[in-house]
Amino acid sequence: MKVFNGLEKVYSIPNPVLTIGTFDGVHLGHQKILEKIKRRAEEIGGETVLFTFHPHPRTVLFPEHHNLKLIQTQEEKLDKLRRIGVDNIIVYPFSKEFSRTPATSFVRDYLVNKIKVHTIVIGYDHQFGKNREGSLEHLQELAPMFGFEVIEISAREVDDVNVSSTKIRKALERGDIQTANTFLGEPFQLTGKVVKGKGIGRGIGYPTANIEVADELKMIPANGVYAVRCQVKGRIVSGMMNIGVRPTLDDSETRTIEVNLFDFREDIYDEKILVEVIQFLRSEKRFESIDELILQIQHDEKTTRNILSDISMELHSL
Ligand SMILES: Cc1cc2nc3c(=O)[nH]c(=O)nc-3n(C[C@H](O)[C@H](O)[C@H](O)COP(=O)(O)O)c2cc1C
Ligand SMILES: Nc1ncnc2c1ncn2[C@@H]1O[C@H](COP(=O)(O)OP(=O)(O)O)[C@@H](O)[C@H]1O
Repeated sequence: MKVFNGLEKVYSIPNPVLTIGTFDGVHLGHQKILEKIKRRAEEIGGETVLFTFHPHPRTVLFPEHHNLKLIQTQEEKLDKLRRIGVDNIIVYPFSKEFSRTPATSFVRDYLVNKIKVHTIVIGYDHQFGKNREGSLEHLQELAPMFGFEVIEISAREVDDVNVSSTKIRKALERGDIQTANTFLGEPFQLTGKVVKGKGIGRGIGYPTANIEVADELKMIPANGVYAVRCQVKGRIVSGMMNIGVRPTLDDSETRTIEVNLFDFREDIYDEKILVEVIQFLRSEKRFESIDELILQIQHDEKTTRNILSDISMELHSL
């Protein structure tokens, strides 16, 4: 997969079959569009192209109150697109100035003159360009003039999958990992760096790698305990994750993400860790004593081991 930042280095993509969008989550609906561009590219001996924007348009247009949380960081998105097998990704730097580009100029200057697009695949209700004046109908009008094809993704096709990034975000907010994972077509992921915590974990027999997620836009699921699978130091390790404020230990409001890895005993401070969230176990609780917390964590471990041994490993992306 080739990733282009901007358009300067884009040249001679053979018969580009292109779609446009943010594609947060690269969920089943997005995957359907990607399959469609893949099929068309195969038919005409062309290559697939996803034209996407970074930073997310809403953070640029409404920097103060975008209120946006994203299912994926840019890196996670590119990884998933690579796994799915898109040929070319154009990551266009979104700016206020760019947002004022009229739809017709965008199509003529970017898609036609620069990319030499062969086919544009677009949802029946997709809008783009200044004042969102670009639409399916608009593209269909421009097509004969500029010599490209337009393929519509119908309302029925969209309704059939009945998936949206908003639905996935809402599911994650209530800890409904099952729904999120079903819509994503694979487990929700978190990536970060292992940082120092308070050093209490080791003392209670459950060391926990504290994960610092650098991207402040990344959506973190609801507080609670989850069965997870992690990739760390090139290995895949099962474990359990706690997200929350650890009310048994202190009264701070700081939210932490920590993972206890099973059958693992290594120093992994500063290592990069990827977490696949498999299942929600329970909400975070305040216990009367550390001993009660330990009993509960022992129980969580049993439950998690059972869950993970039942799950077919091929289903996952790692
Ligand atoms: C599987 C698991 C479940 C946890 N559940 C809770 C909980 O319900 N309530 C709580 O206060 N802390 C909970 N914790 C957090 C522990 O208090 C925390 O892991 C421990 O204090 C280690 O902190 P440290 O990494 O800063 O040393 C849980 C931790 C794990 C690994
Ligand atoms: N099984 C394990 N799961 C998680 N971390 C482990 C494990 N074994 C060793 N470690 C190491 O121990 C650290 C966590 O120990 P802990 O006592 O909880 O300290 P801290 O509060 O600094 O996170 C991890 O960051 C990692 O480097």
